[in-house]
Amino acid sequence: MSESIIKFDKVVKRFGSLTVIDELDFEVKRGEKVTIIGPSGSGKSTVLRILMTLESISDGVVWIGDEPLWHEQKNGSMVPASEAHLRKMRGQLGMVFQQFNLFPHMTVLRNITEAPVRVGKLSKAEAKDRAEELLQMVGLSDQANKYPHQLSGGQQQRVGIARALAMRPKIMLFDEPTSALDPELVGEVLNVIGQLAEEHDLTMLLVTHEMRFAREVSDRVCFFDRGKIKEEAAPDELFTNPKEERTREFLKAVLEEK
Ligand SMILES: Nc1ncnc2c1ncn2[C@@H]1O[C@H](COP(=O)(O)OP(=O)(O)OP(=O)(O)O)[C@@H](O)[C@H]1O
Repeated sequence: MSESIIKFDKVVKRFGSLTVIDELDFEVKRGEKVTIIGPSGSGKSTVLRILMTLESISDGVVWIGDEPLWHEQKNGSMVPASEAHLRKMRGQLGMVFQQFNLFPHMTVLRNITEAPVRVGKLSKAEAKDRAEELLQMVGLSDQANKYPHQLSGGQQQRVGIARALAMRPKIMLFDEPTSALDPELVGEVLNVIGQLAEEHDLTMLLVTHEMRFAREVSDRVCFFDRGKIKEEAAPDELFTNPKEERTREFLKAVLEEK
């Protein structure tokens, strides 16, 4: 078994008196593609936001490889991470959001080159070469000089994927990347993510409501309920033979919705 690249060790996240993540133990192996499914409010997005350092934790430890994410090890004990540590750790992850979040006043090309030039210290020429390669990969080579509002939602989301990949992350996080799209645009985005999963040894963690896609793309599916993993299994097993009553109810409800 290969080593884990993400590890949640008894992680708790509270918002006031509401416990959103409840002593969660969760591991992802290097190169693994893992999908998180579950009811609204079960904490799925929070897991991704904690990993992207957008949300802090209340208790427990999150590990990225052999380093703690929200802590630093000093003289043998764990202390809260400094901003510099968080920044360094965040560089290993890329995230694609539900609402694209592109910079509206920048062209597609500039959206993709901005972070590699400013944060990654690439030259403008190197960043442009990398952006052009990525635009080709997501099928948008001819849109480089457009602005986000001139693109369809599906195209914007493909730019979002290229932008996240431009920093060469080890781990890609996808937070319901198709849920803001019109149904006819969902396929083009899922195709790009599927291709990425197939052709690269990136570690991928996805939150999605697209059950068929989850089944196709993942090595493992985790069903979340109230801040914990209620059940996890290979997709064929989880979708055809769920063990837990709660998983069965959820799958029945979402599959009937379609
Ligand atoms: N910043 C916040 N302040 C207070 N409560 C929050 C905050 N962010 C999330 N929550 C609450 O935490 C719970 C889990 O939210 P989260 O977005 O992780 O759920 P989810 O499983 O991704 O749901 P969905 O499928 O609807 O996106 C919800 O009850 C939500 O209202």
